[in-house]
Amino acid sequence: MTQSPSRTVRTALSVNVNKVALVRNTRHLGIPSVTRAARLCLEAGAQGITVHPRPDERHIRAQDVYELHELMRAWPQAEFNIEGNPSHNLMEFIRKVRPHQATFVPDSEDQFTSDHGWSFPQDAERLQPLIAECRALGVRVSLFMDPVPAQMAAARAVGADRIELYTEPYAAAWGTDREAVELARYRDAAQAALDAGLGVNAGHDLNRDNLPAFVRAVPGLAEVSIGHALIADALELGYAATVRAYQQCIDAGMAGKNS
Ligand SMILES: CC(=O)[C@@H](O)[C@H](O)COP(=O)(O)O
Ligand SMILES: NCC(=O)COP(=O)(O)O
Repeated sequence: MTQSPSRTVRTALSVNVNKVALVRNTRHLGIPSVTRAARLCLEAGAQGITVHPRPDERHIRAQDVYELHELMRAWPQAEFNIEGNPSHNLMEFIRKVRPHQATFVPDSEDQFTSDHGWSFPQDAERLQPLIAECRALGVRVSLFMDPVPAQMAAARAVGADRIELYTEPYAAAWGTDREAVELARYRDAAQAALDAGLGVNAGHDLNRDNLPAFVRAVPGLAEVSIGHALIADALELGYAATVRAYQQCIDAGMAGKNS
């Protein structure tokens, strides 16, 4: 499913539940429940659920993917986004589950966390057939990318529907004298993606502090996927109040776009 990119979209919140699974995996008790977390977030208004089932199953396990897929049948208006490296275990999940979106991330199997995007032209040849397979299955493809405007046309050329801007460098600059420069970098990268016919997603280390300014600055932001900070907040506030708080951050950013 491809969505025509637009410069004025309402940014959707996709909750990444990796870290619920991380805590669950430290005992053989099945709590905290990943599916219960997802359901409570959807009931509170989250527009999607994201998982990153890494090959070592350090957090999200294959069974979580299938159980979340079943849960989300009751939420037809919400999207399921599965992230991973298509050269590792991601394509098995895409073929079996056919989520709304596959986010290709160039992580190695033992990587501590995601810390970079794809590079073109180096990655084009091996990504093209995998992107084509996803699209033939009706699955939208988003490529995890660094905020480099010159890379966006190549991302479109290999068949991607969207890119996901890797936002850790912005998060690290937030609140410092580098914040404005970083925001301009992401604004320009998003604009280049839109001009290339791509939709724009974003994620990694986004939180309640840095989210409003990012939503305000970045044109056409279709989706933010947020996990680590959101689940940390939920430990204090609960899932429902936390999702509402993040929606308020998005609303504040959207309001700022029009001022
Ligand atoms: C791709 C990305 O930035 C995150 O979605 C990723 O899922 C983080 O993985 P960990 O939760 O394993 O750090
Ligand atoms: N794609 C980003 C994501 O799903 C969550 O990243 P983070 O909020 O856990 O850093």
